[in-house]
Amino acid sequence: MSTVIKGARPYGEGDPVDVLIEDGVITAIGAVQVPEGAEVIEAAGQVLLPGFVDLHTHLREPGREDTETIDSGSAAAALGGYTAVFAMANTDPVADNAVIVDHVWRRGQEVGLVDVHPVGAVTVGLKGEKLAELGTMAASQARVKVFSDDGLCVADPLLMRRALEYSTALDVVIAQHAEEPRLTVGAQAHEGERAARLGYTGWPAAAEESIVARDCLLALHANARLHVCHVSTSGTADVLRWAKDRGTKVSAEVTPHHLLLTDERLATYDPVNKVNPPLRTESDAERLRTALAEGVIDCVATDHAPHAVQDKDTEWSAARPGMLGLQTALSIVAETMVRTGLLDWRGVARVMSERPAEIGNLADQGRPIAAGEPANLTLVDPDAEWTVRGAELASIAANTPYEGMRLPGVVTATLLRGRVTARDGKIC
Ligand SMILES: NC(=O)N[C@@H](CC(=O)O)C(=O)O
Ligand SMILES: [Zn+2]
Ligand SMILES: [Zn+2]
Repeated sequence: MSTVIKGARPYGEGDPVDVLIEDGVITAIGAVQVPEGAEVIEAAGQVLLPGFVDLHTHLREPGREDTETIDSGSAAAALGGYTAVFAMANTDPVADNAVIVDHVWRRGQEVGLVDVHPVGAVTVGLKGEKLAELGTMAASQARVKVFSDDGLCVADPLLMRRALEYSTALDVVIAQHAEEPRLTVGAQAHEGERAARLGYTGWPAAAEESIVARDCLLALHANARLHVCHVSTSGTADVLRWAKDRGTKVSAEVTPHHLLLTDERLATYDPVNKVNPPLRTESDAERLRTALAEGVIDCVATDHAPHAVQDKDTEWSAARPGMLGLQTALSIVAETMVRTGLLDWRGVARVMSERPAEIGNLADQGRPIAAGEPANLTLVDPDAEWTVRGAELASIAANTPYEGMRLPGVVTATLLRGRVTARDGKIC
C-alpha cells in the first residue's frame, strides 16, 4: 500500500516536494516516481505538518453517547487534522480503572481514525478522596500515560502530592484542572466588570493561579511532571514562567477559545459561550497568545466538550460549561497565531503536534517529516477559508461558539500511519 503526496511544503517551508509513503512509513521525500497503483494526493503547494495531537478531548463514551461517541469524536478529530487524542476521564462510569480505559483504547482502535488514548482519573470516581489505581491503568492494555480529574480539581494538597509522587515511578504525567473550588462556588463567568454588570457570580483569576502556584511547588519538590490544563489568565503565565525558570517539570496548554474569545461574549447571554475556565479579558487572551509563542505555554489543546441541546440551550446559570473544538482548532490557531505573525507553520507543528506528543509520551506522534518516520501527517491549505456550521460538524452535539464565522486554514487531508482518514472534509 503506497501513497504519494505531490507538491507539498513541509512546515510551509521551501519549494514543494513529493512525499512517498509505503506501509505506513515515509520512505522518500523529493522528486518521487509514483509507484504503480499508488494513491496520489495533489497538494498544490499546501502546508504539510505532523498529525495533530490533542491532550484534552471529551468524547463522552461511556455514558453520554447522545452527545458524542468514540466513533463521532474520532471523525471530528480526523477532520480537524488530528492523528491522536487523549480522551478525558469524566465519563459515566468514570475512567478510573483498567476496564474502562481498555474499552476506550480498544474502541478507538476499532474505529481506526485516530489513536484514542484514555486519560485515567487521579481519584476514584473523580471524588477527590482517594487515589485511583494509577499503576494498574498505566500497565493495562491502554498504557495510560496521562492522569487527570479534569472537570474537577484535585484540590486536596496531600492527595495531589501523593499523585505526583506516584507519577514519577510510573513515568506518567498528572494533568490538573486548576480551580480552587472554595473560590468558585456558584461561579458563572470571569470575575470582572462584565460579569458584575450582568449579576453573574465571578470566577476569580486567583482560583486558577493559586492552584497552579501550589502544584508547581509540589511538583518541584517531588521532582515530578505536572501538566496544567486550559490556562486562562495572564497571572498563570507569570507563575508558569517563574516555575519553569526554577527548573520545575511543568507543561501547560491553552485552548483555541481562550486564544480568541473574551468575556465580551457575555453580552450575548448565549450559553454556548459558557465554559470552564471562563472566557477572560482581552489582555488575558493577548498574553496567552504571546506566552504560547514564547513557549511559556507549551501547546494548544482543544478541551472539546460536546453538550446536548437541553444542557446548553437554557438560561446561563443552568447551562453546562464547555464547547466543541476539534474541527475548528487549526483555524483558530491560524487566525490568532499565524495571521498575527506570532507563529510560523513550524511553530504550529510544535504547539499542535510535537510538544503534545512529548507531554503525552507518544513515541510515534509529533515526529519529524523525514524518511523513516511514521506517516502521521496533516495537509493544510493555508489560503482557503471556510464558514463554521455546527450542524455540519461530525460531532453529535453542535455547541460551537464559532457558528457562522469565516475562518482561515482548511485541513485537506489527514493520514494515520499512511492511511488517509480524512480528505477534503470527508471521512475516508
Ligand atoms: N471545559 C468545560 O467547560 N467542560 C468540560 C470539563 C472541563 O474541561 O473542565 C466538560 O467535561 O464539559
Ligand atoms: Zn477542565
Ligand atoms: Zn476538559
